[in-house]
Amino acid sequence: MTDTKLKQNSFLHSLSRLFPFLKPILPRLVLGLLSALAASVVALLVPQVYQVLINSALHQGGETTSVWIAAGVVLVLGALEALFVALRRFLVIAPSTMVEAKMRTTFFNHLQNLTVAFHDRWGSGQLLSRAMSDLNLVRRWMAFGSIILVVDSITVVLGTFLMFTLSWALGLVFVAAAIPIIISGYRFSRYYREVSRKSQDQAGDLATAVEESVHGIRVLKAFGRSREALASFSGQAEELQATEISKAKSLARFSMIVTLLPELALGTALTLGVLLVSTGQLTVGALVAFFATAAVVAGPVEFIGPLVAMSLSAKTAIDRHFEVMDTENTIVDAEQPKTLGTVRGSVEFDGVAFRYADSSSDVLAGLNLNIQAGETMALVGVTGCGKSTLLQLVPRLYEVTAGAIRIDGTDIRDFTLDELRTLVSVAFEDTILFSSSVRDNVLLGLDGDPADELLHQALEIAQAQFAYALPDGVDTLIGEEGLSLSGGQRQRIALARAIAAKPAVLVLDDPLSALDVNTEELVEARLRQVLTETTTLIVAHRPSTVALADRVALMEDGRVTAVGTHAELLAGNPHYRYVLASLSEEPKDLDSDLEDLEGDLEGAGR
Ligand SMILES: Nc1ncnc2c1ncn2[C@@H]1O[C@H](COP(=O)(O)OP(=O)(O)OP(=O)(O)O)[C@@H](O)[C@H]1O
Repeated sequence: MTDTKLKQNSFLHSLSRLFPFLKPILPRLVLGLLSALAASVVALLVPQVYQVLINSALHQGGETTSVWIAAGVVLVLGALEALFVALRRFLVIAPSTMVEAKMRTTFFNHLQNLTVAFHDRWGSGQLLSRAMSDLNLVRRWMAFGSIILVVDSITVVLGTFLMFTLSWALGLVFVAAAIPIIISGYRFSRYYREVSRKSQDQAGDLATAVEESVHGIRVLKAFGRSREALASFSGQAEELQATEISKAKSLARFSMIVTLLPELALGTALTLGVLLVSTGQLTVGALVAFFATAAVVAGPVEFIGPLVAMSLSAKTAIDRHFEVMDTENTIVDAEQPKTLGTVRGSVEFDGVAFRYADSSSDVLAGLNLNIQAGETMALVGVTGCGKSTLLQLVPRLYEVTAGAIRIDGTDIRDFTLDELRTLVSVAFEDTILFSSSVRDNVLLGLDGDPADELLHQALEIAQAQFAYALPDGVDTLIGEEGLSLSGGQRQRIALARAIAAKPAVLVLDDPLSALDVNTEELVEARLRQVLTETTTLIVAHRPSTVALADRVALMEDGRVTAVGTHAELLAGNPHYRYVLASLSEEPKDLDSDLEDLEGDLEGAGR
């Protein structure tokens, strides 16, 4: 994501994107701006007092009372300036934090809605840096940078005007100095916005690297690869450092110009001013007022570099934020959604094809499969044939690229996503637990009495009663910031989560792979009772999981090539025998297996 050749929007265009968020706080922002402006005008008034004071009192026989009056006025103006600055802060700080929070929540919500395909493409650090540091930057710019930039610009224009009214000749000296400042300011802003984009993207990549290495700390340690990880991280960190240095250098160059040229202008104006006073073309009071005004203007001019830099970084942050916000969610609710009256739970895959966005070939093509309501179908196939991909299409985590999936005859795209995801529940191969309690991990936010009952039932079916023995029982924090659980314990919590949702269709991706044989048997026994009411599609990597199923679907190269009972496939399908042999934990004698099965069936009179 460090592509700095991304389309650059104009500053105003980027700013206009903030408008919907700013609208509610606009009155306070405008008042804040007016307060800042008032503080600045007050500061500019002080030199005018000097002029009156010097011209009326600072000469032989001048009035002493006017000195007291002037001192009093300067004091009042100083107090007023401080008051306006405090008022500006009071008016803008709280509302800008509100905007930041609102933008962050909207961003999070949008991330939740975006497709899994989007999350496959984006590094977590890029999203993290957008949600945290970019929005922080936007807030600081809103509350401070934008207001001071406007006020400083007005102060410079107003101050220059006042300097002209005091002496147009001296004023011209400063205008001459402004021309090279404007030219180098233009060059600076062009360069800086490129480099600030680069640095913010690199910071995002670095955050991804930190996130990945923390996530994979066990692997790095176990393989003794911490040094290599550090070397790779240092490389990325150095790249960011180099970008930051070039940012700082360009700002330093521009700041030097905006500091040096006004100083040169000041020196020239001083010489010229003294000359004008000596020839009687300028009063001493006007000369002092001119320089006092120039001193007031010099502050904002010198501050223009950092302010422009801050504004450009904020612009980049806004652009980065809206790159994500503008990404459309392609998996959405049907315009006229359908609902099922009575849910039975049959599932039909009809000519289903699927291709990942960055892939050049289909993972699934022309896949047909019918699962009857209440049936348990195991999905078996060699690794990489598309089993997990197929499962993810059912709750529409990815969208079929051709064909259709139907539940009770209704295309899953015709349901609202909420309804579909109530009908279908999933347990993935990679168990994801949230940094939350066991209860929250299983119920995912569901609350109340029936929820408690559901929790206990689900934990019992998934043989996850170990949760009650945890330090705080089912309220023990687990996941990233909580207690570490074993792989098998994590899997059982994830299985309990899928069961607690009480779905019509249960989609399980090898949910028992980390369990020992005894626990697996117990879970299977309970699952077999529960699954009679639920349609289940279960990826089986172990023959013992196949045993759970009523029928088995054999997948080859992205399609289902055979469907039947375990015995039928074992008897008639060489590829099934091959796959099953490769799934076995130990070398298996499939022929004797088959004989046993046939014996069982005959014994059962079938
Ligand atoms: N997010 C993704 N983006 C691009 N390609 C992917 C993605 N996920 C999986 N694939 C590819 O799709 C193919 C099928 O993968 P899938 O995980 O569905 O296979 P599988 O049958 O479940 O394998 P396994 O039994 O090893 O879990 C593989 O070639 C894989 O590389």
